[in-house]
This record gives sequence, structure tokens and C-alpha cells, in this order.
Amino acid sequence: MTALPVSEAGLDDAPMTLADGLFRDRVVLVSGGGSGIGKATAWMMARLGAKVAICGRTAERLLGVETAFRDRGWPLLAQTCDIRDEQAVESLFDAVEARFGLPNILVNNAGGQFALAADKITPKGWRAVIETNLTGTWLMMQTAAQRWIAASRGGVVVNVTAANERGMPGIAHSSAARAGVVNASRTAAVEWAPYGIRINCLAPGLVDSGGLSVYPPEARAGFHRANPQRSVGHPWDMAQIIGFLASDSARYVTGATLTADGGGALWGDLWTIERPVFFSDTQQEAADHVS
Ligand SMILES: CCCCCCC/C=C/C(=O)SCCNC(=O)CCNC(=O)[C@H](O)C(C)(C)COP(=O)(O)OP(=O)(O)OC[C@H]1O[C@@H](n2cnc3c(N)ncnc32)[C@H](O)[C@@H]1OP(=O)(O)O
Ligand SMILES: NC(=O)C1=CN([C@@H]2O[C@H](COP(=O)(O)OP(=O)(O)OC[C@H]3O[C@@H](n4cnc5c(N)ncnc54)[C@H](OP(=O)(O)O)[C@@H]3O)[C@@H](O)[C@H]2O)C=CC1
Repeated sequence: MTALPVSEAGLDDAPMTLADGLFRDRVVLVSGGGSGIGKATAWMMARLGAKVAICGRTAERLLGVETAFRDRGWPLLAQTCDIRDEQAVESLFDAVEARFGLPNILVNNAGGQFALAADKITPKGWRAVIETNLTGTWLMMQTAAQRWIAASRGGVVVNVTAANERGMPGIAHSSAARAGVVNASRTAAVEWAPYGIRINCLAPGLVDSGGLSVYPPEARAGFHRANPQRSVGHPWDMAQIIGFLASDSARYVTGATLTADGGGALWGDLWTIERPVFFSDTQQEAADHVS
């Protein structure tokens, strides 16, 4: 596969299949927009004419994007917000409304987890991941929907989950949370359809964002081999799919989950932690272990 650029200059020039001006004057809120997939999405939306708002917990990350947007003359609101905190979420939406008006599009991308064997996850660690990926995502989408309904306006939500429908060794907490997001999205897609609200999920496979650095080197070494394309995806690949789902071209798509994983869910053996000997690559090693 052709490599895509990861630098900010690269994001300026990355090839685009979406039409010029597609999101002109639309207000787009991207959670986790200070890095990785969220940052690429913010860039893509700005290139297509949107007024972009981003949030995350770390001010420095947001500041980096703020500076780059200012240099390009693109409008941006950047505000720290922990999506697990409902007051902070309300303040974020208030700030976006005050600056640009009610968002038209919410890209619910913030999330993550730590990789740990299932029997080692503490109750506090479990809660941290569930609250980040399930509760935080829910608070953001519910707040958007409540405001759209109150204003008699429609809107679009794209939830970024993970392609781990069959489970994923090393991230039981995150797998549970993402399954919850997919089902909450299906349910809300029906309940909120009368208000003109669409909700879809993008389930990425492995994507070469800075986020992958949290995984142990022995797991990372096998990532590119864990799907039939023998490759990982790029944040820009994800951004463009988000752009499609957020656009009017997808007006008849709601409650769906689009998997973008290079076929990894169909073929491949991925571990986010060190692979136990029982699951060794060679039959002999595994047989030695069992006998
Ligand atoms: C084929 C497709 C599927 C592939 C999926 C796999 C690939 C996925 C890739 C990505 O998602 S890339 C994006 C990665 N980015 C991140 O994960 C960053 C965000 N993650 C986090 O911020 C944390 O992981 C968090 C836990 C979700 C944040 O919560 P919080 O800030 O509240 O955490 P802490 O206060 O640091 O910790 C709370 C609690 O959690 C336990 N814990 C945290 N880190 C670890 C760890 N590395 N190992 C073990 N346990 C951990 C622990 O119990 C902490 O409590 P204390 O011990 O600190 O009291
Ligand atoms: N890269 C990959 O291979 C895959 C990624 N994903 C998912 O895609 C999404 C984007 O990840 P990616 O870009 O790769 O990795 P990053 O780690 O770069 O992005 C995660 C972003 O979420 C923000 N974030 C995390 N927790 C919170 C929180 N509680 N409140 C607000 N913001 C938060 C982070 O900012 P900060 O830390 O400053 O808060 C960061 O900007 C995540 O949901 C991730 O789990 C799914 C499958 C695979």
C-alpha cells in the first residue's frame, strides 16, 4: 500500500476524494482532535471549509493544532475537556455554540485504553476505560442530540470505535465499551431518526497514529502482519471515511458500523499484549506447551 504522510504539511497535501467545499460553514466538533485520527479529521474538515472545534484532556496537544490552524487562517475552537465529566461536556458545547453556533456534526473520536491481560485488570482500570470509551462517548452524543432536538434541528454523529467485534486479547475492557457504543448507536439511531439525527460508527483496525506507542514492542512488532494487507492503516484513511459518513452522501446510512481494518477481522491473529506460549506461531511450540 502507498504510504500516506503523517506530518502537518503532509495533511495539507494528502489526496482527497471528498468534494471541495463539502463542509463549508458546517460546525464540526471533533473529540480527541489534538492527535492521531482526530487531528487528521479536524484537518480534513478544515480543508473542506468547516468551522472546527476540538477537545481533549491535554492543553499542549490542542495548542499545537491551534497554532497550525492559525497559520493557515482556518477557524478553530480548542478547549480542554474530559469527556467523562458531564459538566465539562456541557461547557464545551456552550463554548462551541457561543463561538460558531450549534455543531452540525459530532465526531466522537476521543478514547483509548491500556493493554493488560484480562485477569490483571483492576476494578479502577476497568472503570477508567469504560467511562472513557462508553460513558464519555455517550455523554457527548446525548448532549449533541438534546441540543439538536431542543433547537428542532438535525445533526450527524460519527462514533469512532474499534474493529474488535470478535473480541481482542489484551483489551477486554475496551472491547466491552466499544460493543456498548455500537449498540447504543443502533438504538439511538432509531429513537432520534424522527428528529433528523443520524448516528454511525467507524470501527478502525490498526492505524499508525501516535496512539499505538502505548503497546508493548513485542505486540507492535506483529501488528502489520495481523491482516491480509500486511499493513496498518493511516489516520487520513480514517478521516476520509468519517467525512463520507458525516456528509449528505450518507444521508440514508444510520445505525451502521463501517469497519476499516484492511481485512483484519476476516483473517489474522492480533495480540495487543505479549502472545502467551499456548498461542505460539509454530505448532511444535504450542504442542510442547500443551503436553
Ligand atoms: C484490530 C483492531 C482493534 C485494535 C485495537 C487495539 C489498538 C487500539 C489502538 C488505540 O486505541 S490507539 C489510541 C491509544 N491511546 C490511548 O489509549 C490513550 C488514551 N488512554 C488513556 O488515557 C488511558 O489508557 C485511560 C485508562 C483510558 C485513561 O484513564 P485515566 O486517565 O483515568 O487513567 P489513569 O488515572 O492513568 O489510570 C486509572 C487506572 O487504570 C489502570 N491503568 C491505567 N493505565 C494502566 C496500565 N498501563 N497498565 C495497567 N493498568 C493501568 C490503573 O488501575 C489505574 O489506576 P492507578 O493504578 O493509577 O490507581
Ligand atoms: N490507532 C489505532 O490503531 C486504533 C484507534 N482506535 C480508536 O480511535 C480513536 C483515536 O485514536 P488514535 O488517534 O489512534 O490515538 P490517540 O491516542 O492519538 O487519540 C486519542 C485521543 O483521545 C483523547 N482522549 C483520550 N481520553 C480522553 C478523555 N477522557 N477526554 C477527552 N479526550 C480524551 C486524547 O487526548 P488527551 O490524551 O489529550 O486527552 C487523544 O487526542 C480512539 O478512540 C482509539 O481508541 C480504535 C482502533 C484502533
